[in-house]
Amino acid sequence: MGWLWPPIHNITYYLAKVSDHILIPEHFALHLGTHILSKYAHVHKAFITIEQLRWSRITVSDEQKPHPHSFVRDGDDKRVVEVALEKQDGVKITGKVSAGISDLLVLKSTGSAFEGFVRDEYTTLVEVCERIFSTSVDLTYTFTPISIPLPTDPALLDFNVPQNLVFDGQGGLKGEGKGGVWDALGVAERARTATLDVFATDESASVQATLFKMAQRVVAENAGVQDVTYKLPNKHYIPVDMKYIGVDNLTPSKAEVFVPVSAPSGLISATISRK
Ligand SMILES: O=c1[nH]c(=O)c2[nH]c(=O)[nH]c2[nH]1
Repeated sequence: MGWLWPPIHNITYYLAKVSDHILIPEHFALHLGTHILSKYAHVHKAFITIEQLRWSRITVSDEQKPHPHSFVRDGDDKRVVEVALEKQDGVKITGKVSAGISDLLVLKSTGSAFEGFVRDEYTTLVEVCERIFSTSVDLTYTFTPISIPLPTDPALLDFNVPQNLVFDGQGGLKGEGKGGVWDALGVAERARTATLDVFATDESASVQATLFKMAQRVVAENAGVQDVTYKLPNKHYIPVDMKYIGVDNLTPSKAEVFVPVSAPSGLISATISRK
């Protein structure tokens, strides 16, 4: 005899219909988990993952404004949200929220080097003062945990964000609460912008050095973020050696034809935490 479990998908659809928080994945996940933990006495923990794909309004060329009902997938990167909720003494719930980006593919054609690394008898990598830098960004940031009261309404559907928040008119917050979990959209926007700004403008001494600058900026701009993890796989593009036919394609300033390399390459990863 199998275990009879309430249909989680139907609960999720219902909450998607009635929740005021559906447009903010972090808050929707907290609402859904709070409902499940308060409804089922025998359930103590809930883990929810949400992936949000890009759907941007199409700007029709003659109109120059976003179309009301037509959308385009303008990028393969996803917004990923993970929420873990735990019931505490049957009176409140602790919520741990992390969020970020996966599959954000970027490339810069110069402004990247990798020199001065430790060499030994196994080292074959050549030092370069100039190279292509490409990676698929995977970013996760973790918010300070929050405490959520159990709903008291008969349907156990109450879920309220704190009262004292001041919104900035674009889905983000200003003042107290800015950069925290209640400002999830503002944080997501700033984290993506910081990642792309630093990637584009840094004179990169190494993937590690650029990663550190990105993470420092996400921590500095978002007071409620405790730590930031980037995973940056190196996607190498190697200039083709054309010396055999008398063509210089290896001198950095002459390199124009590159091959993408599918051979194993480094996965550079680090977590940067607030002190
Ligand atoms: O910026 C880099 N960091 C590394 O750790 C590494 N390893 C490697 O082979 N190429 C690179 N590039």
